[in-house]
Amino acid sequence: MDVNSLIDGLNDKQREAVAAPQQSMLLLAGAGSGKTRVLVQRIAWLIQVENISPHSILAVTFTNKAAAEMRHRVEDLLQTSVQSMWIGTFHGLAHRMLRLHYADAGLPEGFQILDSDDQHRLIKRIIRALDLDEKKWPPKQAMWYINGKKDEGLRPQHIETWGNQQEEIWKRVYQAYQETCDRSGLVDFAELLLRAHELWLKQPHLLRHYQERFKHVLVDEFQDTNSIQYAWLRLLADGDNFISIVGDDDQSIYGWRGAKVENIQRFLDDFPDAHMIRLEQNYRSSGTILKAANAVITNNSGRLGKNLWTEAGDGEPIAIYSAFNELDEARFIVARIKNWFEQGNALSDSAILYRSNAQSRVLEEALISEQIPYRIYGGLKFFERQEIKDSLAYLRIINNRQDDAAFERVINTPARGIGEKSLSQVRQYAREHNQTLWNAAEALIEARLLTGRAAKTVAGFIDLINKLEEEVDELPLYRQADTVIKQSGLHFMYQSEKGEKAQARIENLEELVTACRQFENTEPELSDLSAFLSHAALESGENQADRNQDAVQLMTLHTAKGLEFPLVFIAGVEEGMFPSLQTSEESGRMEEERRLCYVGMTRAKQQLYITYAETRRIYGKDQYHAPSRFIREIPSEYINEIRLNTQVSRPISSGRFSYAKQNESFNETGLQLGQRVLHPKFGEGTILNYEGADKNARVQVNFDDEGCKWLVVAFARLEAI
Ligand SMILES: Nc1ncnc2c1ncn2[C@@H]1O[C@H](COP(=O)(O)OP(=O)(O)OP(=O)(O)O)[C@@H](O)[C@H]1O
Ligand SMILES: [Mg+2]
Repeated sequence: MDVNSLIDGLNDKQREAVAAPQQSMLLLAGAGSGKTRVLVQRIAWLIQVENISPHSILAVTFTNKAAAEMRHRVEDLLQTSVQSMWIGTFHGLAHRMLRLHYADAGLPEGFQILDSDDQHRLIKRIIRALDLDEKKWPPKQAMWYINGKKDEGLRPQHIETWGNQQEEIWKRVYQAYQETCDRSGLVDFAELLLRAHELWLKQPHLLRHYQERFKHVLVDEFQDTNSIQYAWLRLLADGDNFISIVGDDDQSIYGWRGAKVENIQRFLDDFPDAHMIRLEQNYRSSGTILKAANAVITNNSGRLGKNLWTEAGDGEPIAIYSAFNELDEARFIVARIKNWFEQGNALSDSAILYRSNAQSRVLEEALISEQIPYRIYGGLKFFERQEIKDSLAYLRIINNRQDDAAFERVINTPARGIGEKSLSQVRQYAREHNQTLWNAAEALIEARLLTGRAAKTVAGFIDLINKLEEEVDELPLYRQADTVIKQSGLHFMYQSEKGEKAQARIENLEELVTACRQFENTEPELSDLSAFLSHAALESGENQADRNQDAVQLMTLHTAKGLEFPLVFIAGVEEGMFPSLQTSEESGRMEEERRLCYVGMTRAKQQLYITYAETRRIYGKDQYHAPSRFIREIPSEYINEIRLNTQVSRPISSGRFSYAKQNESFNETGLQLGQRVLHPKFGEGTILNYEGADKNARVQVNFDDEGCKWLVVAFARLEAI
């Protein structure tokens, strides 16, 4: 193979990074400058030119999907399989380490991953068991506390509460929760990282082994690593090996989850020999999109600073659409996508991004009503659906009786008449005897402490699980799933619910069997079932079932990190939505929101639409929002404001706070843009915009107290003042 093919087409800086001698590196560069591409080609270069075995390379990506893609790209470049290369997310890699060295890590062989939903249930139970008032000590907050401490590398015994009572209580919850997890062989997401780190601290020979094995450690999206991830990397790279990181401080968007952009600086201090390379040419976006995104991000302070440029032409201006409400917004977006598709483009080249997951529902409905296929990335998807989680819980308890979370989930699903009283008896016994729920239930029956109906129903459940295990033992994975879904009664239960939702649930259950059938176990040390259960917990919906269909991509702005699409919509760009309501200037959160906006804008290659709704129904109430400040931060020369129902399509200078032509008057209404008016109900305001003509003319007024509204002139009784 010609090695030049690994550096052909790269610019000088990129080539310098790909073809560098073996060394540690820091690639600090803006969006779309080819960081990920360089990382991929660097791996290929190391293997091809430096003769590094794929076995000696460890690469960290942000999602499982990105990991799969990276592996494929390296294989494409080298035309050979690199199966022995370790590549995955921090969580995925930590999980793998723990499976290989479970005993050294102090875990049982069949330990199970607790996803955030299960974790929440378990914590709730613990809080009750500690006799704490859930309203005062919300499980969500406890979860936040525990995960936060774990991300910092702290066990309960490391936490100094300084007599702070609140902290004392949280610490107690953490302690009790951890004991339960340890007893049941349960590992939550944060625990994966913490344990993997402790494993190396406690077992220096293992650390040495991996330092010697992994000659090169490469990390993408480094700006979003948290403390424990960084500590883990630092240990690993503390040998006779090299570490290369790529990142962009402007795209650090997980501060709220404990990510530390300061890790870039720490890296520079800890690895003073690392060679720093900056990339400044953007290959992704049109000139306009790039300039607009740069203009927005310059409003942040304390940036490491960079100057991104592109050879691409200016392209289309950024289209901004002001919708009446969220339905209008969704209809508008879908109409544009339809148009795009009819012009011969692929649906999958378009993406709709939003700040919060809940926004997807209206968009989904609009897409469905136009029969446009779509796919949702990340967040709650297939494996998080109730019926799927129920089925997985059965599989889990069959696999590992000590799994308390699974026990809780299925003991009375479908309802088998086990009352809350018997259940609390089981829980109490477990607590008092320091046992798992399963063992407690067995013990209670044996000691005849459960009587009558309670004894019968609990024993029935225990029998069912034992029988199921026997029955599925020799079956292929998909038949295991099928058998369990049917014989547990789940299938029947969901079938007897009426309506579309039940139908969808049944389809999901069927799809689970399909998923098992398609599942490829790549972890030879695990049984198919264990591997599948871990896969389900780790994936949480990253891969959708209908992967091959051409479909519009829907996802949160966070999920869009690292991706690119020719056509991008960012929806709901309103104050209170994005930046979100909880954002305040002081905490630095506003800057993080702005980085998120930067991430969103820089996903677009050719065309970017930004939409906002003047009213939005939230929890059943109409709320009025002003356009986001981020819209105002885009210089007017890059914007085209879209107005429907009129021939007028003209620039606005910067969002709601100014207007194009001062003296334009709307036909016969006598009103003018920029004019001050009085409304009998809303008070005084300024006219910002208009559309339509004569009887149908509508004006947008920014009322001093009531915010922006669209009004039909003929009915509004506006008075010029
Ligand atoms: N030298 C080049 N010539 C042509 N295209 C390039 C070059 N370098 C990168 N690209 C293309 O530019 C796009 C952006 O590259 P890439 O995704 O690697 O950027 P990135 O820096 O990782 O972006 P992000 O910060 O969003 O993760 C990709 O489509 C990539 O193939
Ligand atoms: Mg990238």
